[in-house]
Amino acid sequence: MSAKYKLFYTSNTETLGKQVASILDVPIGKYQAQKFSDGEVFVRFDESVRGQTIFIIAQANMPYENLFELFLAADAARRASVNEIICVIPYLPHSRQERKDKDRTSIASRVVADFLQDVGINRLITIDLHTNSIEGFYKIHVDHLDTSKLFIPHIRENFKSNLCLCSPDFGGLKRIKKYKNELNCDMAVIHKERLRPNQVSNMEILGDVSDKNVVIIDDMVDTAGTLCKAADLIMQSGAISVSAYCTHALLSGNAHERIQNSALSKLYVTDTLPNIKLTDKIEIVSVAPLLATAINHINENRSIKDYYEE
Ligand SMILES: Nc1ncnc2c1ncn2[C@@H]1O[C@H](COP(=O)(O)O)[C@@H](O)[C@H]1O
Ligand SMILES: O=P(O)(O)OC[C@H]1O[C@H](OP(=O)(O)OP(=O)(O)O)[C@H](O)[C@@H]1O
Ligand SMILES: [Mg+2]
Ligand SMILES: [Mg+2]
Repeated sequence: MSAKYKLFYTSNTETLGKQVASILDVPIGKYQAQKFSDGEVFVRFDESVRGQTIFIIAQANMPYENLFELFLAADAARRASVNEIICVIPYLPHSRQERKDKDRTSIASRVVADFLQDVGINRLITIDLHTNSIEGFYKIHVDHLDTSKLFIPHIRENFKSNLCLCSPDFGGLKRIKKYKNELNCDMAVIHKERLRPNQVSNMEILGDVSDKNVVIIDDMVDTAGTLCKAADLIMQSGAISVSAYCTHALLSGNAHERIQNSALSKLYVTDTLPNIKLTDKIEIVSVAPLLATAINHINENRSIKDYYEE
């Protein structure tokens, strides 16, 4: 079926945007974003979107100008009489503030959801949300893709014996149960404690990782505190090796240095975020095929679930 839509990407999404367009074999829509001297952003569609369905792929990670550019792009499209705006935001920012865990805080995930809907987006495609409850902040349809379709064959190929999957905290427990069912292997989970944001104070492994090739699965690696503390603890507990698959590579602060100095053999991340600095330990598994499939299925009015069952 030929494309009944136009594809655009925001200004910091060029690499991923071009890969998705190339897989789909569709042209990239003409669009520009510029910054005025004072730092404010200006966007314009340089071709008509009247009556069209448009997909906008946006790596809307920090700084905020990336997210704000997307708000402006959606607003511009709506004011140009677009029919439908489908935003592809592979890493949804502010996903870790999805509830008031303390008095007098905001629920930032909800604010992002409200803004996106207020500027007129009609549908959202995203990947590996920190928690599924974020879907409930949206009245519009959310296609929540998960990277198991990419990671599971990769794990099968690279870890053929003594495999034990490990979640580095309870938030990832459901995720590794799914992987365990598919890969038919052992699993462990770590009880993680944080006394303050961005710092892990204590970890305890629940399960036996001795004489295992342990693979940690997580939704994101930010400061890499969780990942590296878990990896070191796993090796101290008698594992043969420890590697990891983390979808969103935020890699802030001294994450690279931590990873390099940790017991981790390999870290596989995706390109949901741009400009990931690769090292001998870090490799990318691209989400471009996953996004292209989702766009294709939506264009053909087919269920995305079909893809996971293929
Ligand atoms: N972007 C963020 N970086 C670090 N920590 C964050 C961020 N956004 C929210 N948080 C805090 O993370 C915890 C999450 O609580 P869990 O029970 O571990 O899910 C919370 O204190 C947020 O303020
Ligand atoms: O690289 P880091 O800076 O350590 O951050 C990444 C970790 O933080 C988040 O978990 P969180 O602490 O929210 O726990 P949860 O998954 O149990 O909610 C996320 O799911 C990662 O596990
Ligand atoms: Mg959390
Ligand atoms: Mg976690």
